[in-house]
Amino acid sequence: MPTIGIADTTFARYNMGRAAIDEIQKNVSVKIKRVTVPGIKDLPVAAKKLIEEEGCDIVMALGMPGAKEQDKICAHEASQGIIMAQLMTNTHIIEVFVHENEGKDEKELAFLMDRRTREHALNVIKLLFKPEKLIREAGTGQRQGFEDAGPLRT
Ligand SMILES: Cc1nc2c(=O)[nH]c(=O)nc-2n(C[C@H](O)[C@H](O)[C@H](O)CO)c1C
Repeated sequence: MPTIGIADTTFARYNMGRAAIDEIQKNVSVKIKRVTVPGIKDLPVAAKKLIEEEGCDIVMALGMPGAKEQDKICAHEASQGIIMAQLMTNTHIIEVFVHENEGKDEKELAFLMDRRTREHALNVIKLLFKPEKLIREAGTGQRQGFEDAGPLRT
């Protein structure tokens, strides 16, 4: 049975790990290993350890960059770390970041954090079990959270 790793943060203002696990368990039977770290810059090594030490086949790295300028720099650094961890382990780490200022208010932010997490959880399931479904969605302008952009009208 495959193992999905879930890494999330205490900095985030919504329990993204819980939403991811709920969505995964609604759809497939897998083993889940979860770790929670303080912030997004701690996600790369957390994900790498889930892969190398806990045997995870794929990991979701869930986090919320804050609204300040230093948070955006922090998010860029965290993303670079996550990409490096993917290359070092040859394993997908699906980064799910929701920037605090993407929602117009707290209600919309909570909605977005829940929905983006769940939609990426479904992507993780497709990557693991049904990669041909992603091929069918190629070029369709999928977005996780708000509405899909859709394909270009030509
Ligand atoms: C400036 C900053 N911004 C964020 C953020 O926007 N989102 C987040 O999850 N964490 C942030 N952190 C904390 C770092 O990611 C990290 O947890 C600490 O530097 C400890 O390693 C920091 C330090």
